[in-house]
Amino acid sequence: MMGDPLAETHGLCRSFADGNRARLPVLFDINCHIDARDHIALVGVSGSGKTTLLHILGGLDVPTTGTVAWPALGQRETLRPAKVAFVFQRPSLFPALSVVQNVALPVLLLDGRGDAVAAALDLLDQFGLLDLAEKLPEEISGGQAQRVAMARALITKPRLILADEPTGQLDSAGAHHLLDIALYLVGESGAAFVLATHDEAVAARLHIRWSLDAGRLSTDVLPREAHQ
Ligand SMILES: Nc1ncnc2c1ncn2[C@@H]1O[C@H](COP(=O)(O)OP(=O)(O)OP(=O)(O)O)[C@@H](O)[C@H]1O
Repeated sequence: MMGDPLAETHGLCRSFADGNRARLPVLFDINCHIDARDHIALVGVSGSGKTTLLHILGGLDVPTTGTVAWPALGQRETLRPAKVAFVFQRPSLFPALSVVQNVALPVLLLDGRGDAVAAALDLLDQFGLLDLAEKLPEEISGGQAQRVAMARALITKPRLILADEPTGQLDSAGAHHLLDIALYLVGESGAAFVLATHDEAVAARLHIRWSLDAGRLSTDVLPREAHQ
C-alpha cells in the first residue's frame, strides 16, 4: 500500500503583485501529489509557472490561496536540506568554495559528519567530475556547474528532489548523461524526482508528465516500464 504522499496541494493558487496594486495570477487551482519513486517531468512554455510551482513544492514560497503540505515529511521549516533538495535554475554554487566543498556543504551544515568530503568525492566521481573537485565555480563551465549542483542536491539522500531545468546548459548527450546518473541514484534511494524542462527528449524519460499551460496543471501517468 502506498504511504502518505511526500507533497500534495489542494486548490493552490499563486499570484504576484504587479506593482500597480493589481495581482498577476500565475498558478490556478493546482491539485497534485508526489509519492515516493515518482519521476515527474514538469513541462510548459516559458512563463507558464514551472519555477513558481517548484518553489512552493520545495517550501521556498507559499501559496496565495489553497494549501501545500508534506504529509510524509513534516512541517515546511524542517524540509531542507535533509528531506527535500532543490536544484536551482540559475547558478547557485558558492563562489568562494571549491567544487567538492560545495557538494559536501549540505551534509556539513546538517551534522558536520566527518565523511562529508568522502561522500562528495564519491558523488563527483559518479557524475564524472572528480577532476574538477578542487576548482572554484568560476573555473568550470555552466554545464559542469549544473552537474555539480545536481550532485550537491543528492548528497543528503533526500526523499524528494526538485530540479529546475538542470539540463538547460547541457548538450543532448550531456543532458541524457546527467539524467542517467540522477535516475540511477534516485532509483537506488527510492526518492521522488521532479524535473522542470523544455526538452521533450528529457521529459519523455520520466513516467509522469505534468503540463502547465498558463498556470493550469494537467497530469499524465504512463507505464513506468516504457521509460528511462
Ligand atoms: N517574484 C515574482 N514577482 C512577480 N512576478 C513573478 C515572480 N516570480 C514569477 N513571476 C511571474 O510568474 C510567471 C511565471 O514565472 P515562472 O518563473 O514560474 O515560469 P517558468 O515556467 O518557470 O518560466 P521559464 O521556463 O522561463 O523558467 C511569469 O510571468 C513571471 O514573470
